Order: sequence, then structure tokens, then C-alpha cells
Amino acid sequence: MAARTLEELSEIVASGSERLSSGLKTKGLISPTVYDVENEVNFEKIDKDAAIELVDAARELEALVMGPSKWVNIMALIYHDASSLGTLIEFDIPARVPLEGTIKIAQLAAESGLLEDKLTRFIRYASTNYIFREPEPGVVAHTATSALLARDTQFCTFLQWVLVNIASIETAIPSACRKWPLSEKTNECGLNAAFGTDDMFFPWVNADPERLRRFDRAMAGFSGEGGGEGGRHQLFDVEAYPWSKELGPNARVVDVGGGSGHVGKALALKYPGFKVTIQDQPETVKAAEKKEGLPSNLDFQAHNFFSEQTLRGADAYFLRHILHDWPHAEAVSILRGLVPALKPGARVLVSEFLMPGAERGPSLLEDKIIRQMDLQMMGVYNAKERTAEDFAALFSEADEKLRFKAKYQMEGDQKGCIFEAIYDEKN
Ligand SMILES: C[S@@+](CC[C@H](N)C(=O)[O-])C[C@H]1O[C@@H](n2cnc3c(N)ncnc32)[C@H](O)[C@@H]1O
Repeated sequence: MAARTLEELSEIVASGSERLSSGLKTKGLISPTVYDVENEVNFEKIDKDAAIELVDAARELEALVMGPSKWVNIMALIYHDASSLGTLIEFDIPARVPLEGTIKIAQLAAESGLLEDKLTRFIRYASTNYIFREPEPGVVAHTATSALLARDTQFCTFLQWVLVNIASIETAIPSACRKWPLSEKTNECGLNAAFGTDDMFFPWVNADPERLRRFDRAMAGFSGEGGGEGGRHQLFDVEAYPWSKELGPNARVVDVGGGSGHVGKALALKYPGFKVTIQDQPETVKAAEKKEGLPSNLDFQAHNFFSEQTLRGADAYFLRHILHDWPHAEAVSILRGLVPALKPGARVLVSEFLMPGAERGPSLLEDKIIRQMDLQMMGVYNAKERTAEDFAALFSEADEKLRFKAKYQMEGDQKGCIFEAIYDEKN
């Protein structure tokens, strides 16, 4: 897409705002501000094209008007967006601020145990991103974003993991690339540069029970076990694929690397005729099995996905957010481990984000969001998000009878994707 002038961009912002504003009026909604705690307006639901176009134009306008020097200076210190928010979440500040009214920073400091001076500075910094506001000196109130954090504790567990445990890994990417410029090994990446460990991510997580607990909670929080912001990710996996139509009402499904079982559980509940087995590392399985309220058609099994699949003859092997944790050779070997267990017609279902190729989509911001996820994988595992062609190649390299068949996406969410491969379809 060609870059646009000041006049062209402001025209797009004005006409996009006009479209959204009339959409609000049509629906009888009051036009909100970023400070409105009860703001439930979702501009993308009012007019998705207008909202996306407007945000893209506003960002480009910002870059243009700021000029290269200010633009890059602000970008270079962006890690303080992460560090201030991470500290506020680590000390549970969003939930400590009342949704209605205000609270003194001194009281928040006393209740959270964080030095008042630092807390004040974090809140004031966060408020430059419209997170909290200070209606009078030393007093805090929520904004729309801080109120979301207060309400959605599940989503906060995911943010906490990313901001507190992962951020330093990602900022160590330049050092890792300097140290291992040509490496694609899983233990020569940001994690190893940041923490000076020779382990790859999973043994590093497992070595510390508190870290493992946070990681498992974060995965469940990201997928919205309790609904909320992350809920749509879980909804995606259960809704995007026509499970019973493709597999029949009594399907046997293995959730390979299924973690604490949050998606497998949703699947087992939605399809009571299914039998779902969650496989994961022994430490994860041990913690997950203790959970209450598990449906009777769900069970757990410790299994290393680099070894041969022991649960043979299932209708589908589901791998959600697994392959993006591994470089090419390991991803092929995980798929190859399934092959001896596959009956003709068995499905291998891979749920991942869909990476665009070199081509630019219509929105630079949407492109940025998926590329953030891709670099996240680089920092933590030396791994990546993949294109549809990449997945087709992984399947066929694992076994020539394992053929990429289709991809399933949900309207309104073009990032999430279930890639379906079928084994030995013709026999
Ligand atoms: C990113 S999480 C995804 C979890 C779950 N599928 C989800 O979507 O939330 C990756 C999972 O792979 C598991 N894992 C890592 N190495 C494994 C291995 N060698 N064998 C089995 N599971 C493994 C981890 O314990 C973790 O639960």
C-alpha cells in the first residue's frame, strides 16, 4: 500500500469517524471516551472496515506528524509500556482500584506492599497510555482499559506471564542474534541470552514450580477458561472446526500437548459422545488431573510428543499452539511421532495463527499483531508462526500420506486457523 499525505490521511480519519459516529447513533449508543469505565462499545462490531481503516490511518498520521526522530525515540523506549504495566499487574493494582469512585495511591501502596513513590510513577506512566487516571494528585480512578484489567482476571494472568516472565526474553533477542547469528537451535535464543541457561524453554519452565504454575495459568488465561477477553480463543477452537460432522458423534480425540486441558475440556463438554485424552508432560498432567469438575469423557495421559504416539487409532490428533513453539526439524519430528498411530482417514488438526507471506494485508496494524506473535516465538524458542504453505510442507515432510486438506477460520478472526491434514485418504 502506498504511503499517504497529511491531507489524504486526515480525510480517511474524518470519513471513518463519521461512519462510526453514525453507526453509534443508529444503534442508540452514547459515544464513549477512553476514560469511560462502562464503555462497552466495540467499534469493530459497528463497522469493522471503517474502524480498521481509521486506526491504520491514525497511526500513519502519528508517524508522519511526529517525524522520524520523535517516532523512533518513543518506539525505542516502548519497553516501559511493558515494564510499568507488568509491575502494576504483578502487584494486582487493577483489581485493588474500585470500579466506581477513586482510591488514594498511598492506600494502594500500603495494601499492595509496593513503595508509594514507585507506584505513583508507574501509575502516572501507565496513564500516558490511558491506563488509570489521576483525577486529583495522589488519587487514582479507572479508565476503560484499566477497568478491563480489573474485571478480567483470567486475561491478567496471561498478561502477567508475558510482561513479567517473558518480556526480558524478548528484549534479549538482539544479544541472542549477536551471539548465535545463524542458529535455529531451541536453546540459542532470547531465553538463553536473558537467563544464561543452556536449557530450552520447557525444561526451564519445569525446573521451577512457581514458573510452571504461572505458565499453565497463563495458557488457560489466554484461552479464556473462564470466558472474558481470552474466551474467544477457546471458542475459536471448539467452534471453528465442524468436529462432529467430520469425525462423527462418538469420536476419539487426542489433544497432544493439551496443557492443563482447558480446550479439551470445552470440547468434551460440547460433545458428550466424544472421548478426549489430553496428553502432556508428566508435571503438567499431574497438576491438571487434580482439577475439579472434569467431565467423565475426558482423561489425561503423560506422553512425550517426540516419541511414538501410544494412543493408536484415534479419529483426530489435535495440536493446539504446539508447532509454533518448535523450529522446522522438531515440528516435523512431532508430526512424524503421530504417524504409526494414524489409521486411514485419521485427522491431524493443527490450531495456530495464520502467518501472512511477504504480501501486505490491508491493515498494517493487523499485520503487526501477527508478526509480534511470530517474534515472540523467535525469542522464546527460536521458533515461528507459519504460513499455510509452511504447514502443508510440514505435513508432507512428516509423511507423504499425510496430506493438507483444508483450513478453517472464523469470520471476524482471520488470524486463528485450524489446519486439517488427513492420513491415507484414498485407502
Ligand atoms: C504453548 S503450550 C500449549 C498448550 C495447549 N495446547 C493450549 O493450546 O493451551 C505447549 C504445551 O506443550 C507441552 N509440551 C512441551 N514439550 C512437550 C513434550 N515433549 N511432550 C508433550 N508435551 C509437551 C507443554 O507442557 C505445554 O502444555
